[in-house]
Amino acid sequence: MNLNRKMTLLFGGIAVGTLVMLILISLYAFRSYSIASSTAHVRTAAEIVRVHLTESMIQGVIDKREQFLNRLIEVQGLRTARVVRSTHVNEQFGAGMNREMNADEIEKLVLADGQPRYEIRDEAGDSVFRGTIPFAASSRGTPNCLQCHKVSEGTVLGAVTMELSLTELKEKALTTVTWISVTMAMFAALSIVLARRLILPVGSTAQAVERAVQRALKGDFKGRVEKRTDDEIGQIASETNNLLTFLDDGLARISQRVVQLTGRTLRQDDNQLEVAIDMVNGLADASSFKQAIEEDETKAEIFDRFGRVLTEQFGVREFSIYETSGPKQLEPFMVDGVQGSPCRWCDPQILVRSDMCRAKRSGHTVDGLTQPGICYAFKQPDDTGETRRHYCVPIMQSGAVGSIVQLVVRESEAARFHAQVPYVNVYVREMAPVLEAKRLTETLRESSLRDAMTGLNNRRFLEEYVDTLVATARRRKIELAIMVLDIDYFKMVNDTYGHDAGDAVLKSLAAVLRTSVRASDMVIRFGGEEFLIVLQETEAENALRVAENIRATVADLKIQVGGAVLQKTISIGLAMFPEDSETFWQTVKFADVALYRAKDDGRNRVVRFRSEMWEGHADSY
Ligand SMILES: Nc1nc2c(ncn2[C@@H]2O[C@H](COP(=O)(O)OP(=O)(O)OP(=O)(O)O)[C@@H](O)[C@H]2O)c(=O)[nH]1
Repeated sequence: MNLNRKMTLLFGGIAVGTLVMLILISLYAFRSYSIASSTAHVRTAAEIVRVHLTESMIQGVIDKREQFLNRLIEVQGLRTARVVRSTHVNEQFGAGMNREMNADEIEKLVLADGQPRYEIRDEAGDSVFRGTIPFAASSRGTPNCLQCHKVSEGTVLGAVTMELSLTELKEKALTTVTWISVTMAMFAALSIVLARRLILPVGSTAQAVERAVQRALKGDFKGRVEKRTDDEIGQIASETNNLLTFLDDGLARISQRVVQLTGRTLRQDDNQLEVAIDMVNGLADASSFKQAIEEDETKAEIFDRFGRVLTEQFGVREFSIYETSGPKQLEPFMVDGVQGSPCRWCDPQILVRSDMCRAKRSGHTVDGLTQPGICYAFKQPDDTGETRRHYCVPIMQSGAVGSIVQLVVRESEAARFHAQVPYVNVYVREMAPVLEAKRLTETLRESSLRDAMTGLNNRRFLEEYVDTLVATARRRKIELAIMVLDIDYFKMVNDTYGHDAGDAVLKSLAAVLRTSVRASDMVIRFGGEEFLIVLQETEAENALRVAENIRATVADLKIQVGGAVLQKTISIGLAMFPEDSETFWQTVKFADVALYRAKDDGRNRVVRFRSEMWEGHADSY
């Protein structure tokens, strides 16, 4: 029920209640007044009758008393009047007129106890007031009762009964009450009309504010409240409008910014506020994600975290992350959340002909959600049941496509997921520079651990890797063979053919070393023209054979330098870990000692470390 209705009902209720009370009080007052005035009237008339009867007795004209009563009726406006006699009077003066002898019930009571009786009764539509007043014998005044009556003081001699019609009085009372009621009703109606006029702006402003708030709750702050008055109600309307304008402008500015950031387009029927909150939340989540991945160490950790976001936040469990691994190659880095899984959602041909991948070829997003069939390379496996749709986003790195994120959803969920796509894009956008930074860091780190000229790992790499190497060897209880080798008379090459020729010799030697050992073995440029080889899981005897093989291969190697062909030999020192020493670096030292022995013994040879080489000579190393 609105305010206007409530006010009308309240005022109406008060008015009707007041009116009813007024009528009741008026009627009661009129009744009391009627009874009081009629009683006084009857008492006065009774006293006149008593005086007249007393005087008539004294003057001996008591027989004329009937005429007197008739005249009294005319003069006093009485309806009836009659006198009844008590037995005392009858006994002294004999029976009176018939009418005076037949007392009714009320008159008998009055004659018996000397108390007056009054009553009001309805008689054929007429309201009649009846009073029966006793005449008690009194010695007061002259003449008085006891002059004729032989009775004692106070004896009831008779009673007079008179009736008055109250109809006229009643009609006047009703007319008066009616006028009062009509006046009151008009006054009340006027009050209600005025109150409604006063309340109307309050009610309609409240309704307008409610409507505007309802629209605001749906994210629409364009509702306005009409200002109807200049008082506090008008003030409420103005302030509400100011607030709505402020919120509308604020929301528009926020929406504009977040729309720019998310790339999400707003629809007319969207709840603008909820969408804005949604977008801000999405951006905040993406920002937290970015902070987290910045602290991740490797690209694998980043993609792993992104995979969890896809699953937990966007409900996408089927997806691929591809990486470019060559000019025309792609490599599936993660498929459906598992790293290293084979390609599942695309034709495997894209792995060797990456241009088949539309996202890789174009460098643009490929929206298979709204355009199914846009990419011929997308295919779903036979075991997946419901048809799938895809959405592929290329991640640009150093101006080219570095990775591709492929999201796969069921056809029935494509529309729902399409609304989420802007947020996925925000994540991808946040991830791209971090991936780029990680790639650069990894490249830098890679280069700091690698010798640029020969492409072999350097001494720093060995220093970083040695703990893992030793721990693995101890755990697997395997032996490591350590060879330190050096080109014989290398200085002569530089001196005779120049530094470039020396470099060429070093590169050729590095290539021979790399191909002479297993992939799991380590070839390191240890410094200058000195190299170090770690053979894993190799006993001393086999290691010696490998070393001898390397020595012989190098000795046979013909290196083309400018117009000349060079042939160089190498010397190799071999020591075994942990056979020769419990510490890795000590074993390296022992291999170095053996190398020196090989040089001393005439070069172009392999020397296995023996403990006596160290004893007594430790100081010279
Ligand atoms: N061209 C070139 N020369 C290098 C490089 N690193 C070290 N050298 C040279 O390698 C030579 C090493 O000479 P030495 O250590 O005296 O020994 P050697 O001439 O090989 O004789 P022995 O080792 O005793 O057989 C020095 O002349 C260094 O300048 C490099 O990267 N390129």
